[in-house]
Amino acid sequence: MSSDLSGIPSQKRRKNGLVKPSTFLPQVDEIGVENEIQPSASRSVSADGDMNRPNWLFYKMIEEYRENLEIVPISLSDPVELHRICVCVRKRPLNKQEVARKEIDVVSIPGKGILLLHEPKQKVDLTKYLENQVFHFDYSFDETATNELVYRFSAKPLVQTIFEGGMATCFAYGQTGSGKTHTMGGDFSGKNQNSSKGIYSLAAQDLFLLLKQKRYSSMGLEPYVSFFEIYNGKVFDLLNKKAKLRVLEDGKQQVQVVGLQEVYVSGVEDVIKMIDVGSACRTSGQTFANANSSRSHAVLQIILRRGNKLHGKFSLVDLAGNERGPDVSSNDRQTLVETGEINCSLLALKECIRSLGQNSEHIPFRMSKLTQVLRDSFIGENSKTCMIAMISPGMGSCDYTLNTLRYADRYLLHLSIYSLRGMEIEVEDSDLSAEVISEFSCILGVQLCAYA
Ligand SMILES: Nc1ncnc2c1ncn2[C@@H]1O[C@H](COP(=O)(O)OP(=O)(O)OP(=O)(O)O)[C@@H](O)[C@H]1O
Repeated sequence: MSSDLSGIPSQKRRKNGLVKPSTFLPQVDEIGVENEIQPSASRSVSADGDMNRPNWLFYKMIEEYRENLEIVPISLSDPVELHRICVCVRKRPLNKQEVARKEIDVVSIPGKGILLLHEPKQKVDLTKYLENQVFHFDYSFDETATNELVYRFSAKPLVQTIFEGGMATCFAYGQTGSGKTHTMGGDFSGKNQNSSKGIYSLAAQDLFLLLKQKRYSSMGLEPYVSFFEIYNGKVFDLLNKKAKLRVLEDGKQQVQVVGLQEVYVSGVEDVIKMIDVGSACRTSGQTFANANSSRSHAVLQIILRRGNKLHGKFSLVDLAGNERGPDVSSNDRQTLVETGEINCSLLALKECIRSLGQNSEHIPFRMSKLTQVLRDSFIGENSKTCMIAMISPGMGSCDYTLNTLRYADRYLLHLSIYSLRGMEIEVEDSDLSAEVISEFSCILGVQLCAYA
C-alpha cells in the first residue's frame, strides 16, 4: 500500500494517524525529493567490479539504503490472519538473464507486509536520486519465499471456505514473466513444470485432507475439477481439447459455461493429471519479458458437489500478463488484439471490484468474459477473495512493478471499503484517537484515506 497518500499533506496524514512512523524503515513516510539518498562519497567501490555495472550509482544507493533496513522475512511459523479479502505481493528472484546483465534489484521486502520500491530518478541537473515508495499489503514475500510459504498465507485459508458452502477466488496478477504461472501451476525445471509444487495442487492436497476429516466426511461431498482459459474474450475447455464454449446467462443472472467438463477427482494425483493436461494446451506467446508467456487467463476450479447440488467452488485464476500495448515484442495484429483484450478484462476486474466497494447497484460484470464467468464467485454471501500480485525485481521492470503495485493497492482499497461499509467509519469527523485510527490503518492498510 503506497504511502504516497494522494497528495494529503504529511502533517494532516500524521494527525489522522494514517501513517504510522515505522521504527525500522528509514524515512518511510517522507518520500520523493525529501527522501533522496545520495551515495556516501567515503564508501569505496567494492572490488568485484561493481563500478562497471550499469547504473552502479543507483546500485550503491540501494545497497546503502538496505544496510539500515531491519529485515524480518515472513516464515512458516508466523500466524495466519483470516481475511475476507487478502492481498499479498510476491517478488521473484532476478533471473539468469537479469543477473547476466547485472540488472539492479530495486525491490526490498523488510517483512510485515511491507514492500519498498527504490525508484531510480534523475533531476533536471542530472543529479541521480532514489524515490523510495512504500507499499503495505496483508503479506509480502521476498525472493526466497517458496510456493508453500505463499500458499500458506494466501490460498490455504480459502479451502475451508468451500467446505462451509462458500465461494473462494484466488487471483495471480502481474507483469508477464513475474511468476504467476510458477506460483499457481508449480516450479519450472527447464521447460518442465512440477505441478505438484504449485498453489493449484497444494489447494487440492488440503481439499482431500479436509474431505477425510470427520466433520466433513459424512456430508456426502464429491470433488470435481474444471479447467478453462479465456483467450480473446472466448472460453476454451482445457480438459476437452480446447473445445470452444458458450457463456450463457439466465433470467436470474446465473452464468453457465455451457458444456464445460467437470471431472471427478479421487485424489491429488488426479488433480495433478488435470493440471498437466490443461496447462499443456494453454495458449502462449512471446513477450519481451517471457519467451513462453501465457496470453490467456487460466481458471482452475475445484468444485464440491452434494448430489447434483453445488456446495462450494474455489476458482484459482492465473491471469494473463498485464503488459501494455507498446511493450509487446511483436507488433503483429494478433498480439495487439490479445494485449488489448487482456488489458480490457483486467480493467473490467478492477471496475467490478470498485463497484462492489462502492456498494453500487450496477456491477459491470458483463464488461468482460473474465468477470462474467467469475460473477458468482464474487457476490456470494460467503465469498472470500485473495489476490497475489507478482513482481519482477529488476530496474528495467520498475514501471510495470509500479503498475502492479498500484493495481493491487486499489484492489485492497476498494475491497476494504466494501467490507468496512457496515461500520460507518468517518475518519475526518471522528473522535477516535490518533492511536486507534493508526491501529485501524495498520490493520486495514491506508483505505482510511478514502474517507479523509
Ligand atoms: N519465485 C520464483 N522463483 C524462481 N523462479 C521463478 C519464480 N517466479 C518465476 N520464476 C521463473 O521465471 C520465469 C517466468 O515465470 P512465469 O512463467 O511463472 O511468469 P508469468 O508471470 O506466468 O508470465 P506470463 O504472464 O508471461 O505467462 C519462469 O522460468 C519461472 O520459473
